[in-house]
Parts: sequence; C-alpha cells; structure tokens
Amino acid sequence: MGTHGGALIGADAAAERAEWLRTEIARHNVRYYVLDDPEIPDAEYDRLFAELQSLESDYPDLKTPDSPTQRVGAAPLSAFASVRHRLPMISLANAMSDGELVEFDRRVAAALPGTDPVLYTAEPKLDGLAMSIRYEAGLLVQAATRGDGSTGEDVTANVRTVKSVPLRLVGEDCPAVLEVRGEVYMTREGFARLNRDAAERGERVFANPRNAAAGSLRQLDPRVTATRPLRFCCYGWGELSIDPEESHYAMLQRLAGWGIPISKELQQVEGADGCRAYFDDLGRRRDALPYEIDGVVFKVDRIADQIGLGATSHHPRWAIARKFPAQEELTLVEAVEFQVGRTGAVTPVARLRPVQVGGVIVANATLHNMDEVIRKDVRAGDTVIVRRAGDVIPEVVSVLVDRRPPGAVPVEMPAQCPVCGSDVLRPPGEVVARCTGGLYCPAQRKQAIRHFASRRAMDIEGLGERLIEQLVDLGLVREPADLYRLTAEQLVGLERMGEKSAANLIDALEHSKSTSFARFIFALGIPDVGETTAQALAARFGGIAELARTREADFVRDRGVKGVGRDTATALHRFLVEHPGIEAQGDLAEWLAGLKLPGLTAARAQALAGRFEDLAALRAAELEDLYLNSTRMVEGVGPVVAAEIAGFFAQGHNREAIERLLEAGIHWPDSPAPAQTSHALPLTGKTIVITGTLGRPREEIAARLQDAGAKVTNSVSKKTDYLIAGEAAGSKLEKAQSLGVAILDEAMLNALLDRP
Ligand SMILES: NC(=O)c1ccc[n+]([C@@H]2O[C@H](COP(=O)([O-])OP(=O)(O)OC[C@H]3O[C@@H](n4cnc5c(N)ncnc54)[C@H](O)[C@@H]3O)[C@@H](O)[C@H]2O)c1
Ligand SMILES: [Zn+2]
Repeated sequence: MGTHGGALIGADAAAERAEWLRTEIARHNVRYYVLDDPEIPDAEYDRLFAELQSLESDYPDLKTPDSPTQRVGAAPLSAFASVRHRLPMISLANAMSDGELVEFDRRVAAALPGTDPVLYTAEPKLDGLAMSIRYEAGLLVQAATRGDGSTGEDVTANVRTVKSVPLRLVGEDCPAVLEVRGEVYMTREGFARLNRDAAERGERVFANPRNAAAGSLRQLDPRVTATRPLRFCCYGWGELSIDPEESHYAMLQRLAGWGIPISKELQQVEGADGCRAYFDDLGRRRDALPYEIDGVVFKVDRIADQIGLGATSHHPRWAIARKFPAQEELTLVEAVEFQVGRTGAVTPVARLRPVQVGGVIVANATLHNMDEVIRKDVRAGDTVIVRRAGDVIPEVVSVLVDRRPPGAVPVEMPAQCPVCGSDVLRPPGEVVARCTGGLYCPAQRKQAIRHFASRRAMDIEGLGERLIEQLVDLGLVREPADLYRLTAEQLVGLERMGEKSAANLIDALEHSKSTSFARFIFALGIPDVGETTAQALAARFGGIAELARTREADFVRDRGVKGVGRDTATALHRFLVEHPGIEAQGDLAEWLAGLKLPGLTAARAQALAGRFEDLAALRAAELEDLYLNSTRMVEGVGPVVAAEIAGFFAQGHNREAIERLLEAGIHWPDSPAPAQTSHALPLTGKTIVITGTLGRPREEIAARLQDAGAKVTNSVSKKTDYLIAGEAAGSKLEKAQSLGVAILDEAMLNALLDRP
C-alpha cells in the first residue's frame, strides 16, 4: 500500500492510474511539443507529471523505461529531417518552492566538499523552445530542435531567418566546431503584434508567446518563419572542439564575444541566499521584462563541478529551475454575465470558480466582446484556461471542449441593458455593443454628467469630477436635469464647498442654460456624436423634436448593387443608353458578362442580374441604382452614427430626460432654428430632387441646397419644385417631364446657388 494524493490506494489501482497518467501525459506531450497546441495549461500538466513521479517512487515496479518521467519532449515531427544530437539535450529539474531550492543547494554542496557556498550562474528561464545551433569554422551549418532529447528536427532554414542568430561568428579565434544551445522566443510586443495581425486576417491566434515561438519556428516554409518576430538567447553549449572556460559564466561571455546573444540578466550568485535574492529581484521585475519567463535557472558555475555531478536521463544534477507561479490555470466558468461600463459599453465577463493565477486569486475574466465569446465559444459550465500574464487583466484563453457538460448553451448578448433595461445596440460593423440609455442608465450616470458639464458641452464652470462623484453618490443628482434643481444649501457642506463657491456654481448653472443647439446635442453624449457632428446636426435640424423623430434609414440611404462600383456601373449605363434597341439573349447574367464591358466581371454581372428581373428593368434603372452608393443626410453621419442617434432617441427615458432639461430652462437664443430664419434664404420652401451624374458628389450638392433653405427629397412628385438633372438621368427625368416639374442642369443649378 502506498499513500497517494492523501488517499491510500492499492497496487492494482496504482498500476491502473500510472498507466492512465502515462497515456495522458504522452498525449499532452504530442500536443505541446509536436503540434505546438497544448490543450491544458502547464500547471495542470505539471500536476499530472508530479502525480506519476510520486506513484513511481511509491511503487518502483511501475517505473518503465518509456515512462514520460524518464525522457524529455516527444519524438520529432516527421515532416522535418531528423538530426541526432551528438550530446543529448535534456530538461531541467524544477524547484517549485524555496524549500526545494535550499534542498538542491544542500545536495550540491554535500557532493562538492570544500565549496561552501557554491557559486552559481543565474539566468532567466525564457519561455520558448530549445534550439541547438551548430557552427563549423565559424559558419552556421545546422540548427535542430530538442525533439526527444536524442533526436531533434532539422530546422536550419528556419533558424537562418532569425535575425539575432549570427550566420557567421565574429572574431579570429572561432573554434572548428561549436554547438550553442539556447532558447528561441518571442517578445511580448512581438507576440501581441503577431496575434493582432492574425486576428485581423481572421487567422488562428496563439495562446501565449511560447506556443507562438514554437509554432513560428517549426514551419515547413521558412518564408513564414522569416515574418515572425523571433529572437534567440544562448544559455549553454553542446559539442565543442576546444576546451571550455573554467566557469559557465566565463564561457557564456566568450560565446558572446563571437556574436552569440546571451542574457542581459546573467549573474553569478553565491549559495541558496544568493539564488533567493536573484529570484526575488527578477520576480519583482518579471512583468516589466520585454519577454515572458517562467522561472530562473541556477547552474553550478564551475565546469569541473558540473562534470563531477553528472546528469540523469532527464536533467543535469548541477542545475535547477526555480519556477514562478503559473500564469495559466484551469478553472470552471460559473456564469457569463454582462457588465455595463461608464460609457455604456456592454461587456461579457466570465465569473470563475476562484483560482490562483500568477500569484493572485482570479474570480473574473473579461471576455472583451461578443466576437470574442463566439470565437472562443465560452459557456457557463465550461472548464477553461485562464491566463494572467504581466499586468494584463485576466482572460480566458480557451475552452476544454471535451469537458463541457451536456446542455451548456451558447452565450447571447442581452437585448436590454442589465442595469437600466434600455435597448442594447450594436451598430452594423461595430465590435462593441452599448446600452442606449445614456441619459438615464445608472452605470453611465457619472460619465454622462461629467460630459454634459464639460467645457465644450454645457460648460458649467466649477462642476468638476470630484464634485460630480459626491452629488451622484449622495443621490442629489441622477440625471443632468437634476443639476438645475440644486440649491446653495444642498451644496454648502460638500467637500471643499463654501458659501462662495456654492453661489458661484449656482450662477454657472444658471448661466449654462443659455447655450447653442449644437452644444446641447453634443452634451447629450450620444455615442460617436462629437462636436463636429453635433454642429452638422444642429445646422440640419430645426429642433430637438425633429432630430428625435428622424429615423435611422433617413440619415443614410443605401442604393444600388453591392459589389458593383461606380465606374463599372457608368460603363454599363452608357452602353445601354447608346444601344437602345439591343436585346438580351438567354440568361441575363451571362449576357451581361458576355458584353465584356470594363469591370463587368461574371460575379458583378451575377449581382446585377440578381437585382434586376430583366434587361428592361435594368434599362429603367438610374445609374445610382446600379452601383453601391449611399447618400448621407448630414455630413459625418454614416450608418453607425445614424444607428446610435436613432437608438438614443428611441429610448423613452432619454426623451424624458431631455424634456426635463428643456423644462429646466435650457434654450439656445444665439443659434435660432433654421425654420425661424429660413424665409431669408433663397430656396426656402422649395422641394428639390437630384438625379443623374453631376460634376460634384451628390451629398455635396444636397448640402448646399439645404444650406440655401431647400428640402432635398428622393422621389419626384407633384410637390417637387425642381429636378436637378445631371448626365444620364433616367426615370426621374421622365417623371419630372410628365409632371411638368422644372428641370435644371448643372449650370442652372450653379446660378441658382450663386456660385461659379
Ligand atoms: N501544457 C502541456 O500540455 C504541456 C505538455 C508538455 C510539457 N509542458 C510544459 O513544459 C515544461 C516541461 O518541458 P521541458 O522538459 O522543456 O522543461 P522546462 O521547459 O521546464 O525546462 C527545460 C527547458 O528550459 C529551457 N530553458 C530556458 N532558459 C534556460 C536556461 N537559462 N538554461 C537552460 N534551459 C533553459 C530550455 O529550452 C530547456 O529545454 C513544463 O513546464 C510543462 O508544464 C506542458
Ligand atoms: Zn443601461
């Protein structure tokens, strides 16, 4: 009987468990070393590994020569030629605690009588993949991965693309043969950039810099490797045609002299105390280093002592890796909830079963946005890998789909804000979803009021951030209109609020009531409506009621056929005008493609045929109906802003909050509504339609006409006063002619607008 995991288990159960562990570890080895795509975090793997080690020490009979505890890595990928290492590449023993480090130092000191304290070389343990690079007569001739320790993969072509690896050693005294060993790794910055680019292209992103480095190096096409931000750092050597220096430290310096990169953090330390001080120091600086490290490696410095201590099949006896707390852990997602930020952004958050990651307890992890949730497919009940690296907020790396409980359902974005119940809006093409209750939502209250009061909005002097915090926290202000109900008595007694400053604030509030329409629109804090857009909206709309009434579709009108551009459309339109009698033969799409007009590809012909029933319909269409184009009612208001504006005013709570502001006395005398002055403008009361191709973009002409007081509409009716007809005008021109509407060409239009 042995004790295992706190429980007594019999020899049969132990054998069964060991067998299971060996199979499981072997499977994870392949995923980690061969596929660069681990399924479980290292910490979880280390637990399985430690369990197998302890079983094997309790039941020595269970130890098999092929046990993962007796070897390193995994057999290499057959896609690469294999390289037999002349000297094996083995792993490192681990110290997970200070006690284990002290124990290691004691064993070493005992084995080396007379050397107390033992001198060590301390190095960061870079998290990448091990590489052996062979130089002959100063030239790089071969590079190989560690593989299973005795046979690795020939990745020479790939390693040649890593810029920090010299292709030729510098200096005169290069040895005939030199094998340097070190780590190929990726900086945090390089890793972030690589993943950002990959995500943009919709490609696979790597879970962490180690996988990214390994995956990038073990590419079949070295041109791919060349594009990856890989670095190399040497920490040792293999075959050598000369005698090494007497110490590890001195030898690394010598390698550096030949142009081989070594760590800047390399240091000699004495005894367990020196090791501990180095470990603590680097631990404090871990997050600030430009690359990820998972620990510190201490090596007995004297080469003669290293030889004396020797090695097991798995690791040298003269070195130890003191590990930092793991940055990735396994835990359970208890729920996926949605948080509303100060700006209304609705963000999914995973509530986790609390777990230690990177030395702190993590109970929540951001899921960023819905795209991310869908990509990772995180569900309540899932077992996930959580990562907390550096000062980055904890995040869910991936889901262990095999461990998903039956019935776990995909996460959906709520239709209503979980805080205030307003609609949640995700405008087309946007990543972030937002609560539309900007003036009402408690989550956005402080931010909304701060924005409302800001200099470029209502410009309420003396109403600073700290004061707003207090007013909201005390319940004195819940929405902007409440500001105008504040009394001096309420203000006096607040932090840094005397009678004088209270009176000043009341004055400033009173003063702010008289503003401009543009400022007022801006002050509402509609997402994406900045000052410029607010000004454009103020110029276009007669008042807040009119703005609130305008529907999303009225701001932007999409016309035409997706995939077809203006030039192609113009060519086709012209062709049809020039060939009034031509008939389509057979399939419309095929016939169109057969015309071989510039730009009219088969795909575009297909798109056009999908939109228009037959040639007659195509002929009747206007040029603008043939290509994708959108007209904007207001400069700067495209589909996204239109959705935000419409979403904002769709909320009754927002409209009521605005109502209360107007009741409080907000008005804009200095910028009278267009309706009041429009009789002074040349085109007041005129309804105008524009058609055909004109010298300037249609939106520009429409804007000018509107500036001159006209109403620009899209279809010709009896109410239309003028039709501005450009080149190749179609059905609208005909209709205008039949209705007797005045038709103006571009020159007449210019005259009308009094411009050259
Ligand atoms: N998640 C998984 O499924 C999975 C599977 C297999 C292995 N692993 C992880 O891999 C590790 C074990 O792999 P290992 O055998 O490569 O051991 P290791 O990574 O813990 O240590 C040995 C390696 O450290 C590297 N190293 C970095 N700096 C060094 C330095 N200054 N001096 C010497 N070596 C240095 C070398 O590449 C060397 O091969 C464990 O952390 C384990 O969790 C994870
Ligand atoms: Zn809300």
